Amino acid sequence: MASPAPRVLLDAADVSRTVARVAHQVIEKTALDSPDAPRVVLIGIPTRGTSLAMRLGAKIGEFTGVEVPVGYLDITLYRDDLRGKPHRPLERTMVPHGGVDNAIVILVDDVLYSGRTVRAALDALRDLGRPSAVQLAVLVDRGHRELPLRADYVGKNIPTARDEQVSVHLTEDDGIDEVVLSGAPIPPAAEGDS
Ligand SMILES: O=P(O)(O)OC[C@H]1O[C@H](OP(=O)(O)OP(=O)(O)O)[C@H](O)[C@@H]1O
Ligand SMILES: O=c1cc[nH]c(=O)[nH]1
Repeated sequence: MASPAPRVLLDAADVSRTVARVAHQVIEKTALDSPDAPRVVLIGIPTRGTSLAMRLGAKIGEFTGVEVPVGYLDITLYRDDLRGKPHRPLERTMVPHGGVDNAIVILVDDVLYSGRTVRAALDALRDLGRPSAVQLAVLVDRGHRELPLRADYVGKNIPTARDEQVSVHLTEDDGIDEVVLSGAPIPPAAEGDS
């Protein structure tokens, strides 16, 4: 079945600018550069959320001089679709030194869609400790939430149809920085269509 050509919505420069903008928003919302700044911990959701969390941490460090701890969290066993996709490989979890207790934890992911990944991340995080608050940063919010969740920081809102696919590619994981929208397959014309 034919598909419309994928469209690049963000190129490498756009991705870089977007991460920098989110870093500024995190600094402002958490008052990270103030004298009584809270402890902020970035936790990436694999796969690409981990790379984004590291980039975000680096940018925040560049802008403020504050070193923000960065970790990542395997959510695989907390997913509610495990029965449908039993072959998901386990990822690794890395909790930064000092843990998450009493910190503002910012979960970082590439795409926010149904919200089920974030729900699983919230459950996984509960097993690690008790943050003072949990926030969510995503590079792309493509809509179509199935749970009452929203992101605190959104790099770009991309309105989509449900059957489209947003693919975030990052150099660390894919060798290139870009965000691509792929269309739903075009069904073949039925006999008699003109
Ligand atoms: O809001 P949701 O409907 O849960 O969709 C968003 C999630 O889907 C993708 O992850 P995927 O499960 O494809 O794994 P990956 O990150 O390893 O590609 C994406 O990276 C988000 O984590
Ligand atoms: O379009 C989508 C939907 C879920 N996860 C993605 O990464 N892209």
